[in-house]
Amino acid sequence: MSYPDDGLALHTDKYQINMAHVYWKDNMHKRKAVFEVYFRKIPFQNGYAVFAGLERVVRYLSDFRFTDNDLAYLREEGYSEDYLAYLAELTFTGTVRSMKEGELVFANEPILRIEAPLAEAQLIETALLNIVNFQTLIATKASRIKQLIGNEVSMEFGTRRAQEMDAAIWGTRAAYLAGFDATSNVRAGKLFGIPTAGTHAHAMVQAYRDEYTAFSKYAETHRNCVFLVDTYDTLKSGVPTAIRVAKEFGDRINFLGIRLDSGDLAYLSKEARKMLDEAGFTEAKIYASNDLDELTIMNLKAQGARIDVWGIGTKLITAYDQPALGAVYKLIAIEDEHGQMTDTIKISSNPEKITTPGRKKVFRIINKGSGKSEGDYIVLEHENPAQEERIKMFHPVHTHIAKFVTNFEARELHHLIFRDGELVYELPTLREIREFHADNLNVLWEEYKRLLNPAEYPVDLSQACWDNKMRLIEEIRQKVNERIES
Ligand SMILES: Nc1ncnc2c1ncn2[C@@H]1O[C@H](COP(=O)(O)OP(=O)(O)OP(=O)(O)O)[C@@H](O)[C@H]1O
Ligand SMILES: O=P(O)(O)OC[C@H]1O[C@H](OP(=O)(O)OP(=O)(O)O)[C@H](O)[C@@H]1O
Ligand SMILES: O=C(O)c1cccnc1
Repeated sequence: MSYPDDGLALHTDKYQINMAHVYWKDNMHKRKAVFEVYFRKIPFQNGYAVFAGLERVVRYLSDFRFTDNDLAYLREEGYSEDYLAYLAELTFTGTVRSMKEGELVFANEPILRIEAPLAEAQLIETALLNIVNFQTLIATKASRIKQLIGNEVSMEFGTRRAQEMDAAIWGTRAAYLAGFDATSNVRAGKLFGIPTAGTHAHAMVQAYRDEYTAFSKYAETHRNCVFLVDTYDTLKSGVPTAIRVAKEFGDRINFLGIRLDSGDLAYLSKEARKMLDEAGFTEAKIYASNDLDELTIMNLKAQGARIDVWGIGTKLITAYDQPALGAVYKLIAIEDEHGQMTDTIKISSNPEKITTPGRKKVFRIINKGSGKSEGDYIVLEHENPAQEERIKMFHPVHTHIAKFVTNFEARELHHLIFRDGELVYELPTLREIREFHADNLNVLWEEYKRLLNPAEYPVDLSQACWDNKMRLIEEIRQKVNERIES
């Protein structure tokens, strides 16, 4: 590599740098632009998604600048000296509102809102989406799996199969904030304070050639012991040997249990449970791993598997059944040549892809009687449903589906993160985020949390927001028609 990788500003698509170049040349670059991040479909056919990524977004925006090496590289790519001189001075000077990490988020609602000089807002799009798309995807997958696991222990084991190192690290953080209990990744433990845990691999048994020696040597070195019992024959050799070593070492070790990693995990766990209980190790836990995901876990539970600790790797960290979340970054308002903000819209032949113009806020409407959410309510910036007695919530496509809500608490989901480039938000600890996520799940009715065919959670527009959208669609239609006629 000819240039050191000493900054993240170039972690963007080339077209962003080219568009910023156009804006700068045309003296448009400082016009205030408002972009929103949202996705159109909840992943895994889940009933909700879990927002993650804000901490890294904050770090990225705080450090945003083009290094000398970045500029030297861009010079080599043919960008002009005067444009490079402009880029050299750039830092992020915008205002950001965002949901908190761990927040439950639904399709088509703004997760983050960026108001910044047009060129800056454009340059940061790619990195923001890269961060939010991946971390939100993994947090959602983890929360979904955790719904099934309940109070049993879940461990994130995916590093070896993750899409490279960054994904392993930020993915395990996402899994932890969404309810996982521990990770096998030691660096994630150091960086984020996630509890680390682990057993041992088949290699250790193979290295000593027999299970008895391997387990004994492990027990001589480590007080906390979980023995992997499936290297040769789980029930004939692995489990009896684990019991023998546990008995021999007695109080000198803390025999936590055994791990199953192949074969019929339902049958083997039931048999192993009997053997451990008969030997007096009723407190010993049965760990299981091997390509687990929510489907296999649900099946294993239905078969009465006696598994206490679930080790989940590949299918979680790679979001195996849906490897991408389609969050987008859309321009919703821009300053015109007279300094006035004008709402913008993108019209598509696919109605779901028509953007909702204008600066918006999102409220969770919580019924004070039940403590449960009635849905989310998207309003224009100037509106405040918290001051209203009664609101009308209607489906944004099938508008006849409507309800009036009274006796509610309107909880605003956006928080101010940066004001004019200054970080004004105190990042919560990871544990606080995890608790916040668990509390959020409590306000959701069970119908939205079930794994299979969850009910569709209402995400509605206020009347003013809806009217504004319709007005803009009409305006654009008229303009297009006038152009066709002329
Ligand atoms: N009782 C069960 N019901 C449903 N799925 C199970 C059950 N037991 C295991 N599985 C899952 O079936 C898949 C394949 O298991 P299998 O027994 O083929 O392991 P394996 O891949 O042969 O083991 P190895 O790791 O030695 O290759 C895994 O995803 C595992 O989690
Ligand atoms: O199955 P996962 O959900 O990804 O969980 C992590 C897997 O990693 C280890 O396997 P290893 O890399 O040794 O491969 P193998 O057990 O499949 O042979 C471990 O024994 C688990 O099976
Ligand atoms: O500690 C374990 O058992 C472990 C860690 C990573 C992957 N598979 C298993």
